[in-house]
Amino acid sequence: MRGSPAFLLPFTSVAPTWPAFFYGVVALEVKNAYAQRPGDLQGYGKAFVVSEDQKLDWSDSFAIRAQPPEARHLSYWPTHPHTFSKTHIVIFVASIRKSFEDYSSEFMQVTRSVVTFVAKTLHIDTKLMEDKYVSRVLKMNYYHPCMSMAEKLIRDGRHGAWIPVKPHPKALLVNVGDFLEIMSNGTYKSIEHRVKINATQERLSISAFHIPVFDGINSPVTHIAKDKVLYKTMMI
Ligand SMILES: O=C(O)CCC(=O)C(=O)O
Ligand SMILES: [Fe+2]
Repeated sequence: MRGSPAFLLPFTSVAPTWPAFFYGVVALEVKNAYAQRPGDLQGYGKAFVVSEDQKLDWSDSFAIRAQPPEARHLSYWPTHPHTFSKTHIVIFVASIRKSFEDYSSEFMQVTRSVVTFVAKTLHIDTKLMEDKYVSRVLKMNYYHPCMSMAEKLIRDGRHGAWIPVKPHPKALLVNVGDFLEIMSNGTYKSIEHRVKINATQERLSISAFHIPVFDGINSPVTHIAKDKVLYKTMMI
């Protein structure tokens, strides 16, 4: 999505607080107080670590469930100023929790625009998607520099090759996930993606996952799939 400053505005609320969390200003013991707990993807740490032999993501990450508000686990939300190193407290002029809240609620507007747009292209009632897609996970990623190239890559489904995506300073990148692929009966394809890191500069990114409410059902919307239903109905 390109162009509108309104889409870029939310980033300003987290930009002053989040980079500092990763830059070594915050002591590891403090970050570990927000470490992921078994069975949860929220918190500080690496998700999907199932074996000591697997390759780990290069990034340092921190994830929280931010929407709907009643789904928040505030024990994962860093507080200010108590938990940060006293010598660097000046950096955290804004409360980190507040920055999260502001970012997340402003981002809901962006999400609504995206969902409305997608619903229109599928000729389905916007409500149908709004009601399903109500949960939001925010994930901050910090990639240390490394002797490599900086790029975002997506996999070309037809040829299996990785294609570099040049970031546009006035654009948000929207990746399609599996749930939308199923719901749209394959009209939207879930995109495999990965990131290459920079040789000399760290990379910071914020992913906003817009996901269906848990304990729900996801299935191809009937009128889209009238010729052939390509996906099974699944519980989330
Ligand atoms: O750093 C990026 O641009 C990608 C992040 C991402 O894909 C993720 O957090 O799942
Ligand atoms: Fe991703």
